[in-house]
Amino acid sequence: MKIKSVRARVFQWKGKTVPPQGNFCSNAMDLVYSKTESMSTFRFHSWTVVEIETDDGIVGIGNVALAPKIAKAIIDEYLAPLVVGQDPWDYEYLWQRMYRATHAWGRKGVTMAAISAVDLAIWDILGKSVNKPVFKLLGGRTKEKIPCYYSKLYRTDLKEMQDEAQKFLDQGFKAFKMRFGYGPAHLQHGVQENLKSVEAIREVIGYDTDLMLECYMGWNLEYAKRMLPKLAKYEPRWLEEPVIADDIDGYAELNAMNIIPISGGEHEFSLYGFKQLLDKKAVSVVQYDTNRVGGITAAHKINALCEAHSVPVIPHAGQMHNYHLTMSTLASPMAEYFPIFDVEVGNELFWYIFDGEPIAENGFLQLRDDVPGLGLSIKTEYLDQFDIIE
Ligand SMILES: O=C(O)[C@H](O)[C@H](O)[C@@H](O)CO
Ligand SMILES: [Mg+2]
Repeated sequence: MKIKSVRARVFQWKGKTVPPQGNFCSNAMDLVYSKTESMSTFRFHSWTVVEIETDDGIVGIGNVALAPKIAKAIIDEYLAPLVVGQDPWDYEYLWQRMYRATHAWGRKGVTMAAISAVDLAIWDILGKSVNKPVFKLLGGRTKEKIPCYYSKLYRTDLKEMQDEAQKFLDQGFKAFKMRFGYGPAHLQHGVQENLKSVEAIREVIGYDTDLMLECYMGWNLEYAKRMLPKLAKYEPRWLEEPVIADDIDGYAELNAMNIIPISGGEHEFSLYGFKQLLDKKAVSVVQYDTNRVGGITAAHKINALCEAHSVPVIPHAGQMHNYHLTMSTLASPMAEYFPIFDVEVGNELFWYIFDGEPIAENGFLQLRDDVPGLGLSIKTEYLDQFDIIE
C-alpha cells in the first residue's frame, strides 16, 4: 500500500456564534495590558481537516485545530511531499521524516500540530486497512467504557453556572471542569470572585463528584501560590495550567507544594517535552492533545512514559483522536468531554465538522469494536455553514 495524495482543507465557520463573554476564562493574555477584551485572542472558529488517500482507495482523516491555516501551509509545503509514495505502515519512519525535516524550526507548536494531523490520518488508514479500530492497534480495550468529565462551566453569572452544573449532574456526569475568570490583573476582587465561583459549583455538585479547575495559563507563580491554600478546602482533583507552558519550574514548584495536583500538557509537544515535564515532576496529570503533541505515534510513546512514572494521562479536549489513546492504556483513566453547544469558543466546533464522535451517556463514552480506524467521517449537515479553503 502506498500514500497517493494528501489533502488539507481549512473549515472556516461562518455560522451563528455565541458572542464573547468577558472573563469567561483566565488566559495568558490577561497579564498583558490590552484595550480589547483579552478573550478575543482566544476564539478559534476554524479547523483543518487532512484526508490522505492510498493507492488502493483507503482515505484516512486527520485534524488540527491549532493555527489551522498555518498548519495547512506546513502540510502542503513540507509534510505532504515527505509522505506521498510511502507505505503508511512505516509510520514511525514517516513520523521521523516529518519531525526531523522540520526540526530546525518546528519542534514545538503548530508544526507538531501539523505533523499530528498527518499522523492521525495515517493511523486511520492503518485501522481501516485491517478493519480494526485504532485502539486495537495500540493495546486494545482496557476499559468496558471510558469515564469522562464534563468540560465547560466558563465563568459567567454564578447562577447560570450553577444551573449548567445541575443540568449535567442530572445527566449523570460525575466529574466537572470549570474555568476561573480572574487572575493577577484583577487583584483581590478577582481572588474573591474566583473563590465564589468554586464555592457555587461545589454547592451544586457536592463532594462525591470530581471538580477540576482551569486557569488556561492566566495566572503567575506568585498568584498561584497564594490561591492554592485558599482553594484546598474545595478538594479539586487538579488545578490546570496555572502558569504559561514555558514556566516548567513554576509548575514544578506548585506541584511540589502538594496542596492541589497540578495538571498540564495541552501546550507541550513531543516525547521529549513530556520527558522534561515528568523528570521535573512538573505535573501530576498529563494532558497532551493527540492532534497537537505529534499524533498517535508520539502519544502512544508518551502513554508508556507516563505509565513508568505512574502519572495519569487525561488528554486535552476529548474527541476521537484522544479517546483511542485513553481506551488503549490503563495509564489513562478518563477523558475530557465537551458536549454539543452552539459555536462559541471553538472547543465545540468539531461536532459540526465530523460524524462519529461518541455522545456521553451517564458520564461514560463508548468506542465500538466494529468501527475501523478512528471512526470519523466528514459531516455534510453543516457544510454550508463553513467556508472551505482548499
Ligand atoms: O482544557 C481545556 O479544555 C482547554 O484549556 C480549553 O480548550 C480552553 O478552552 C479553556 O477552556
Ligand atoms: Mg486546559
